[in-house]
Amino acid sequence: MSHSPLSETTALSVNLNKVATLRNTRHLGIPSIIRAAELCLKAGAQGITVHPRPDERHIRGQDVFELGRLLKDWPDREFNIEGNPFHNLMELAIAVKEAGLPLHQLTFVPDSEGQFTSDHGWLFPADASRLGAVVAKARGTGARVSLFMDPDAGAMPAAKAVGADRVELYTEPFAASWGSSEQAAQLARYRAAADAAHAVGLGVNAGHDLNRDNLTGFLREVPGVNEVSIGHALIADALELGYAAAVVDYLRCIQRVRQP
Ligand SMILES: CC(=O)[C@@H](O)[C@H](O)COP(=O)(O)O
Ligand SMILES: NCC(=O)COP(=O)(O)O
Repeated sequence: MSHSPLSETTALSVNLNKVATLRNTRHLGIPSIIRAAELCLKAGAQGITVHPRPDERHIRGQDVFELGRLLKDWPDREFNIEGNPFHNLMELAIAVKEAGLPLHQLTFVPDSEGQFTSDHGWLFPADASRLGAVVAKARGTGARVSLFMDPDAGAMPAAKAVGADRVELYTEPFAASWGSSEQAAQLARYRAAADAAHAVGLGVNAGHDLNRDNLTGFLREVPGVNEVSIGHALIADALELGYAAAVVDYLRCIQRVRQP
């Protein structure tokens, strides 16, 4: 299936971490990450995102390779791997490329090992010198490099200077403000950050706690977002939207007992 170029529309990359969280509570392989990815791609998602954390609490190294093999059959979709380049990310990225698998984007996230979830972006100038070398190494894999960033307009030139192609604006503070008196002020911060990123030639992604309530409002107020990566809320919605069909099917299985 073809999709509009990123310059024309915001791409949706589905983050499958939470499918793996559920899968990892048994040794049965369900729900399947690959099946979830296929269903998302068939439904029109323009990409798949995973964040293989060092503790493998959800996405495991093997999932990354299996997803890469799947995405080979979907050449117009994107594979985005998130993580800390000073932990496990670069090793995985290089192995994926060496295996001849697609890898379109590496999103660098400054999480500590074992962190509950991502909760801040890179800090400039503090992180600048160590990021420069690893951004260059990552671009050597052919992948685009995106830096997870707080919505700080003043930091965008420094993100560009270390060689990033894009920034991913960390949207949890916006999401937390949604519907409150802080919403307009938060949106103004994100708009200013996106404008500053564009002004220095960076592409703009966004993610964290985006959902069906806040997504349209965000994209209306923050123009030119190339991609949103959405996991937690989308997977939760997928469960709820699917409950009725699942129950009906299980009832059918029970009723089949009475059929010859
Ligand atoms: C980088 C980012 O924004 C995160 O949303 C992250 O991918 C979520 O990770 P968890 O699914 O482990 O909370
Ligand atoms: N980069 C953000 C992401 O992939 C998903 O974040 P969330 O929707 O799980 O909060």
